[in-house]
Amino acid sequence: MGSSEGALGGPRKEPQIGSQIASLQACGLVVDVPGRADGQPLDFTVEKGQIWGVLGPNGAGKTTLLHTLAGLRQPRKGEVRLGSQSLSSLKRRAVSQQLGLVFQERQDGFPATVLETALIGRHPWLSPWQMESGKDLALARDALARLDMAPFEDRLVSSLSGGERQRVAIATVLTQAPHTWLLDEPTNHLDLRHQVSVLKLLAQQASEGRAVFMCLHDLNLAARWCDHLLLLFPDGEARWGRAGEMLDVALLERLYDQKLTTVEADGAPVFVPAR
Ligand SMILES: Nc1ncnc2c1ncn2[C@@H]1O[C@H](COP(=O)(O)OP(=O)(O)OP(=O)(O)O)[C@@H](O)[C@H]1O
Repeated sequence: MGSSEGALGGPRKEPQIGSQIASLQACGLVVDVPGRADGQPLDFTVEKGQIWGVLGPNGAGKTTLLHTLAGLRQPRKGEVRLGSQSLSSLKRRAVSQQLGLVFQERQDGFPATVLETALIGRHPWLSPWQMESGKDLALARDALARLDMAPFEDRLVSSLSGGERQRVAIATVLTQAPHTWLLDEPTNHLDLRHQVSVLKLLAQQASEGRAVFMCLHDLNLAARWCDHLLLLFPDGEARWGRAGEMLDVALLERLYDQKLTTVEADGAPVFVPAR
């Protein structure tokens, strides 16, 4: 995508893949999980084209980490960087052109339709008070169609089911077109077909040069779709690396404090909790 004319006439910055990608990095990062000792500092880079999964039991700090990477929480130690710059030195607008966040829980602050909500994704790319253009509308409608939400565009978000709301949240970030997607349980509330179609969409985003970093509770979806995994233990221990190295049964059993049985399907391991 190149630059184009904004609705108010000025040149408009558009999302670009490639030269402007700034990789998200955790540098000696200790997330501030209340009441927990520092644990192990995190040092990793989410490179373009990669799909990262964050695994760990309830309360391990997955959401806290995601919010810290998005700049919504201060780290206890270390820093988050976007390329060569510290996240804390960047303006919020610049950050939101690079990072898109799909929250686990969201409140509908004021009544908005599905289309109005998806259009919020364009805000990082518009000047203050600049109206959305026909191109912005087209991007939002295209994103809604890719999440099977086109027929709902005039519905109030508050009237949607949990899975429909989740698809609108993902369509909003698709409209935003960030370089790096941060997602907290993106398959929450989704039926099986939509789980797979959302993961396919994320895989496509990565194959186009973006990056994906998501918390998942479903170990098997992570095993199937992620090329890198970060394992967060409740005491602050962490392991990260290529998925093949992290999908070690003994390690995963220790992570979840749960015995597992492994079978193979379609060339990928499937982990079943032992009774
Ligand atoms: N504002 C807060 N005050 C006190 N404790 C908090 C606060 N926010 C988070 N915590 C605690 O920090 C820990 C990590 O929370 P977090 O939501 O990051 O976990 P999680 O790994 O995402 O869990 P889940 O799998 O249940 O979503 C939890 O024990 C949580 O209770």
